[in-house]
Amino acid sequence: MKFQPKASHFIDGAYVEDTAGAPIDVVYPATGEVIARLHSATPEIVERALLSAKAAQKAWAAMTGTERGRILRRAADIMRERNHELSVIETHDTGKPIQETTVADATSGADALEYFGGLAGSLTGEHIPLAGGDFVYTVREALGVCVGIGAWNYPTQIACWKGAPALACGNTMIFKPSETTPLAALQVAEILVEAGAPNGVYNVVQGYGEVGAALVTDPRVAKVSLTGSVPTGRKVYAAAAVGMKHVTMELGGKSPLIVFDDADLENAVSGAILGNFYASGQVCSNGTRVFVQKRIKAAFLKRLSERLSLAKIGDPMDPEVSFGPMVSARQMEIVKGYVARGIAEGARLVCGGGRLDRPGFYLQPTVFADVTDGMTIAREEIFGPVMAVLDFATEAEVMERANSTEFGLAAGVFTRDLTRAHRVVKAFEAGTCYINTYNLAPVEAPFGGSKMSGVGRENSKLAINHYSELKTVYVSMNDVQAPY
Ligand SMILES: NC(=O)c1ccc[n+]([C@@H]2O[C@H](COP(=O)([O-])OP(=O)(O)OC[C@H]3O[C@@H](n4cnc5c(N)ncnc54)[C@H](O)[C@@H]3O)[C@@H](O)[C@H]2O)c1
Ligand SMILES: C[N+](C)(C)CCCC=O
Repeated sequence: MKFQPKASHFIDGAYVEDTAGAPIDVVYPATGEVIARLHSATPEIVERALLSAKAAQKAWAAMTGTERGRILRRAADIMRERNHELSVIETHDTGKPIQETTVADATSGADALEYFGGLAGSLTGEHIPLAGGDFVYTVREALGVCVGIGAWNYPTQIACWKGAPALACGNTMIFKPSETTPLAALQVAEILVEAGAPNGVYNVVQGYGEVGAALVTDPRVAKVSLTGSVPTGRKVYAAAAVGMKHVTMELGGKSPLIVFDDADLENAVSGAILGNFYASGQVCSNGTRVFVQKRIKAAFLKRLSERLSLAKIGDPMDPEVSFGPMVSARQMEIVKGYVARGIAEGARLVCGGGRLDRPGFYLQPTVFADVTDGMTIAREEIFGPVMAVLDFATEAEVMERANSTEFGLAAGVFTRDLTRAHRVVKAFEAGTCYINTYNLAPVEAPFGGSKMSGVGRENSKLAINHYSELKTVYVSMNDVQAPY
């Protein structure tokens, strides 16, 4: 098979196989063809990964941050050199167009490795002076073995966004990719070893939910970082709480994107396209509830339809193609179900709505207008190329409606009135906000959600706090005063 890796798992610096594990077929979403067959980790494989990660951790943490950082930065360089090869794998794993994967996946992973590699040498505690010459100093320490669990929409990026800060702080990692897209993380593990990471520092085990659950509940694991849906997040967070483990939860969303009538229309349409149709709409932070002020609604919908007609849908390996298939037949069926609900509940289908008559899991970019807040397509995360356009009249009204959701991942506003933009952003109940753009996630900026969309942040200096803890050391410079 065309993309068959050497083996399913990567443990202790080498590929490892155990065909006793349940099969995982990797399907190329553009054709439905099986391109690799892997196996879910057996309990023996999980145990090997845990033993290896545990054994490697102390020595890895004992290296200087500068030494660890050098390895991460070398890995970043290798990823950039191999960007094309890695992008081809990402496209076959996910179905995302090569035009997208070339600029958004291995490159984003390399950014994380480079950024956290750069920070690794400067991780410190602090000195706190106290009365009488006493003082406290704090020591920043690694947590131990960290588990990363990935979703299927950004397999390379997620493997690096979790691995890079974990390793920079002196932790080791066991990463379990989504069973839908298991290929990319193996490349990340190989590259880290090539860059000089000692065996056992970054391991990959494949598997379904139960493999993730076995890792989360193991007492040797100090931290769990999940990217996935809210229902999975609830389970993983609860299981981690039993062992009082650290967690990062990057979960789903139903984010609002508000377009005021003074907005630059062309930019607002571009933002709405980026926030709904990139990766065929399979992006956690997508602004899928697009609130458009009534006066410009007709113009917005007209221009949006014109622009969507320019999308080039087709073979994701064609560099001209800008819109590819959904990741799986299952996800396509889920999204088709939402389209049918939208129609049944009275939303107006402006464009799209159908499956393309070709092999693979292709749905048209779909826009609904006249959507109201109670409709299913305005309340639930669809995770596909379906935009819901809702009308609004006033700022006060739209803010109330925008925040009226259990989710709080992202939110955006388009307006030329910057005073209003900052007022709106202050009122948003969301972790990641945008003014006059959408869905950018540079490594220097914290990324993550509020409310049901998550706990903690990825990227930026803040991620260091989520992968390390401080030891407090009180130093007395005086005699000890005891009462008797
Ligand atoms: N906030 C973010 O950064 C972000 C990024 C990408 C995707 N997502 C979200 O991910 C979802 C789509 O991805 P998905 O369908 O792969 O999500 P999912 O929740 O079905 O699965 C996510 C991962 O969790 C594993 N898993 C399932 N049950 C588990 C359990 N009991 N214990 C441990 N692990 C378990 C799966 O095998 C998979 O690797 C969407 O809701 C999307 O919004 C969020
Ligand atoms: C970089 N993006 C496009 C904001 C995606 C982050 C991960 C969400 O699915």
